[in-house]
Amino acid sequence: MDTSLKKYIRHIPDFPKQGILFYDITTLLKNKAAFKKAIDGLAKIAKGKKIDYVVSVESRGFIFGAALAYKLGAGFIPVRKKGKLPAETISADYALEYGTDSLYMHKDALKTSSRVLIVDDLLATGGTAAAVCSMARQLKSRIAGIIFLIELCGLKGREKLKDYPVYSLIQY
Ligand SMILES: O=P(O)(O)OC[C@H]1O[C@H](OP(=O)(O)OP(=O)(O)O)[C@H](O)[C@@H]1O
Ligand SMILES: Nc1ncnc2[nH]cnc12
Repeated sequence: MDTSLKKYIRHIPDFPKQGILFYDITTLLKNKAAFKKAIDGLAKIAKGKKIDYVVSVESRGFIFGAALAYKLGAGFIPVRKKGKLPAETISADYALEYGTDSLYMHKDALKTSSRVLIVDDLLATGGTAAAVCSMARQLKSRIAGIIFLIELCGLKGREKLKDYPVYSLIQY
């Protein structure tokens, strides 16, 4: 765990709903040394995994996923919310810490047997990442790992993702 990055993450009580403690990464992103350290830390975890594609979820996931794909020399696949992807899609419904929604991926996004790394900013209940895994599996890719900047351990999201290697840089 990289405890030195914790001081850049701001905690906002009761956002977006009463009773949720929100872990705000904007305070980390605006600090050039902290942002670099975060991306370098994630890249170190991913090193040697022979990743063909990084798959990330709109919108905070894109920030880390795109930077990591660039560093790994991998392709980047966006997972988006309803009505955003222009070609034929597959979808998965999911619940997260503060709501429910659906996620979409292009049907031709991943090649069969390609090695995929799923990247997101934060693991809470694991609902979002589990939905991405189910789509990646539908497209017959191989999930080499799931990487998060932040893991909220008390919400046990890891248990929903127990079939895959799960990594996080910062734990609460
Ligand atoms: O583990 P879970 O309980 O599923 O929660 C984690 C997800 O929640 C947040 O996304 P959010 O849906 O708030 O969207 P955003 O990135 O657009 O802010 C976060 O970026 C993760 O994707
Ligand atoms: N507590 C939380 N803080 C920030 N993002 C989240 N996504 C799901 N739960 C969250």
